Amino acid sequence: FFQQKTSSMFSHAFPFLHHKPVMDSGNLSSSSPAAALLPPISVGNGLRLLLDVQILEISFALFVFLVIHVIRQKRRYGLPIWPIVGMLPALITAARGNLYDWITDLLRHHKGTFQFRGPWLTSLNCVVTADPRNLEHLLKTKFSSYPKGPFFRDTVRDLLGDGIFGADDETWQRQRKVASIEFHSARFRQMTVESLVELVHSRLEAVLEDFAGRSATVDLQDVLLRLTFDNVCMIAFGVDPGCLRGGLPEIPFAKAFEDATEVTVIRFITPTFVWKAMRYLNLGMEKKLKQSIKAVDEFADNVIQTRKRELSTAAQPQADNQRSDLLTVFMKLRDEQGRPFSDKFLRDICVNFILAGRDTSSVALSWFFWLLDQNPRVENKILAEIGRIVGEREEAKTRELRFDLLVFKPEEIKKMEYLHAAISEALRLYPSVPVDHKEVVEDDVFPDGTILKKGTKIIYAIYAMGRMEAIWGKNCREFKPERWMRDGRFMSESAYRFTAFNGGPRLCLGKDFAYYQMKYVAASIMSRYRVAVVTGHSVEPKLALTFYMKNGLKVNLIKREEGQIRKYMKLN
Ligand code: HEM
Repeated sequence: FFQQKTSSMFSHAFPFLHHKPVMDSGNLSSSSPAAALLPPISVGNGLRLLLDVQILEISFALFVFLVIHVIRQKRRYGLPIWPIVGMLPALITAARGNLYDWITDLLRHHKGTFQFRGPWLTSLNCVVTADPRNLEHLLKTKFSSYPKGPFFRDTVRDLLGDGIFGADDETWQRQRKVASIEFHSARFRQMTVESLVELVHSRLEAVLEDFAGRSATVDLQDVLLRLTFDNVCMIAFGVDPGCLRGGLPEIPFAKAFEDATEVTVIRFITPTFVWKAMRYLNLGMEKKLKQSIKAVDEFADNVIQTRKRELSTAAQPQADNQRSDLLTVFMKLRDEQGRPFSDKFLRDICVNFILAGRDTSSVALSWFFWLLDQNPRVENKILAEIGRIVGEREEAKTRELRFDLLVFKPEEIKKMEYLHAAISEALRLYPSVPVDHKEVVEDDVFPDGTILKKGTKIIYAIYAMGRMEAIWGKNCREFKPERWMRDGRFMSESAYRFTAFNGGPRLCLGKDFAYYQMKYVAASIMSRYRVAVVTGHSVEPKLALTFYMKNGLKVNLIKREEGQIRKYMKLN
């Protein structure tokens, strides 16, 4: 049908291709006088010409068919679906701009859930959702039907081993239980408080003072990434790698960790058989991954062996008992058979916690400072809150309080509810983990009616959720910390609407610590400096699992005058 149809279309459009040749004793020729000037056409040539015309017609027919098919698919799915490559061309085009905004628009168009069709043989086929009902279903109600899954585990196993991030079932439960007890212990809280005081006042202050003193531009994101990397290593391994030392040195362990994470992320968009073949042949990115993991392992092994020696030395039992880093805690535990955990398992636990806590708070703080720069009203309100809280100190009443020397107390940080709201608001708009992933292990149906086959991959679009009018109302794109406040107190939101920290049994284990850390760092910087983003600095997200700013956050630090702070104190 198509061939007939296009054949007649063709003869109208290109009549010269359809002239009827006349047979003449072995030679094909036209009877027209003009044709007499043309060289005679042999039977072979004539047939070839006919064949060429047929091929052209078929190709054209196929092309028309393809275009109609793609237009129909676009109407049905919101995106063109091409043979073999599926929706990939649209995804690649979108990735050149802001991919997350593109996903948000698609989800809005599809009322919260759509199906992405990837190229053949890749792992890009998935259901993408931003519907809180579906989130509650997969993160809590039917938690066991939506594990991380074998695809995720297989992809991350070289770097993360059997650690909490990729683990499911008992392996996950065991680590979650022990770490959860530890994270809620008074000992752990004390360690986090002390480690932050040390990092902020002995390291961060000196680095910032150096840049401010020289009126030099600083990449605040880089500085914050160094701070949280050092901090999480103190918590996981009980050692400080020193990324935030003067001169901001490159630390081989930190670099190896970053490289290993970046290559692991690339695996997610590479066909599995391709990266596995490259790993087998030790080529390209897989070679780099192997080298980086080796460096991470060497560092971990060194720390583990040193700690083992420390623990076995009877001379310091008191000091060792007081250590509350995760490595020491897990080293003292025994498995079901009463045996100590293997060095490999200890390494996996620590590496996973470093991954979970290394960049999430620092990128959140970077977006927070960028938003503050554009919203001086919010900045003033936070300063007023800080002023009011430290103004309650005894010393504030009796003598001059030096804001440039302030060391906040844990109970003061807890009282900073508007700051808590402002950080939550920054995370709503710029969640540190913009999309997350699950796999369906048995056929199921989402509360919104989406049918899910076993093995389907689910992407929940946390960034898009923060921009859904259906969840946050018409002003969802505005930075408005007040939406979190009721009668002057911070009001939390359901984890299935505000999913920046995940939800259900796999809720972020470091959430309370992360808030404490972010509030402490933000209040310490804000009370000393005004953070002014360099005019014209382009802020855009980087395509990675964590929501980094692609070009960092270039700022100038302007020292606050003592009188300026007093003004804020008087406001209350
Ligand atoms: C702003 C800061 C943070 C944000 C937005 C955040 C967000 C998240 C998210 C979305 C997950 C779920 C990931 C997944 O399962 O795929 C998660 C899990 C986790 N987070 Fe955080 N996180 C933050 C800080 C931290 C910190 C500082 C630590 C530790 C020191 C930490 C430890 C963990 C752990 C251990 C898990 C795994 C929980 C499990 O699977 O049971 N997080 N976090």
